[in-house]
Amino acid sequence: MCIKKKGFNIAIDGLSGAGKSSIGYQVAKRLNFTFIDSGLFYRYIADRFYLDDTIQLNEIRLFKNEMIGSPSYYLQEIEFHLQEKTSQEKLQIGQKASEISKIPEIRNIINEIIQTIVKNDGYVVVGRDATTKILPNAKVKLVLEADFETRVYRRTKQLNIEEFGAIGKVFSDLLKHDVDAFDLILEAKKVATIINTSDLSIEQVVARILLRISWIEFGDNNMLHIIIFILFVFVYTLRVHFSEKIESN
Ligand SMILES: Nc1ncnc2c1ncn2[C@@H]1O[C@H](COP(=O)(O)OP(=O)(O)OP(=O)(O)O)[C@@H](O)[C@H]1O
Ligand SMILES: Nc1ccn([C@@H]2O[C@H](COP(=O)(O)O)[C@@H](O)[C@H]2O)c(=O)n1
Repeated sequence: MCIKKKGFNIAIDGLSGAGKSSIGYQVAKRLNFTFIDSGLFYRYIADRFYLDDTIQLNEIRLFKNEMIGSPSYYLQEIEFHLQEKTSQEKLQIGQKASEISKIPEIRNIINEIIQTIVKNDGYVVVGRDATTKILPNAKVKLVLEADFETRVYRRTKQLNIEEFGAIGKVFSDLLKHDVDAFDLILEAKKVATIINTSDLSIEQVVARILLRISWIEFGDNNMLHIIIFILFVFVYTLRVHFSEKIESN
């Protein structure tokens, strides 16, 4: 399926572990769209510019200009930089990312960078504010949901965590992220379609999203035909109704 057209972007929000990255990536791949995970920007900036308990805001401002200058280089750099990390490091970076995400200027910088990259159509952007702040004009807006226990299970599996203490850490981290993201997700739910993924596999969620997109596309391309068809049915029903009345009189 290839649905590239002007102004067609997809924004996906959801709490930690709801499946934004895995599902967003698959949807992008299936549609031949470019995938952008806004969480990676927070993680990268936190790991590079939040050192010794100090957030280097000036360096982050300079980084914004650098990244806007060569987006494709940095998109790759961000991915490689974070791929190298161990599970333990990923948890720590996640905590630092969560800290820096509370600073409005950093949120604005990251949103600005992503908006500069997403100038055209054909992007899937995931985050906790993708539908409201990063891509408020996205045509398809979704919020992925999943029960808390399901998300803890998914995250422990994802990080290959088995010891009880480490599972407890995942549990408390997730709870903290949920509290931090509460308002953002509440806003997102006002503008987006909610999909609960607790009892669905990744493939099932992807299929549901693709079906929804096909339906939106169908509506766009065929709206005139649909209106003409409804009018036709309406006029036909009226005719049948009145001819029956005339006959009975
Ligand atoms: N529907 C699903 N069924 C089973 N496993 C899933 C499903 N969705 C996601 N997962 C798995 O759950 C884990 C977390 O998913 P993912 O990283 O996509 O979540 P996320 O919403 O992007 O989280 P974060 O915001 O913390 O990055 C991954 O290992 C992924 O493979
Ligand atoms: N749009 C976003 C994306 C991320 N954050 C914060 O960054 C942390 C790491 O993100 P992951 O999606 O990779 O887990 C996350 O815990 C958030 O605190 C954000 O605020 N907005």
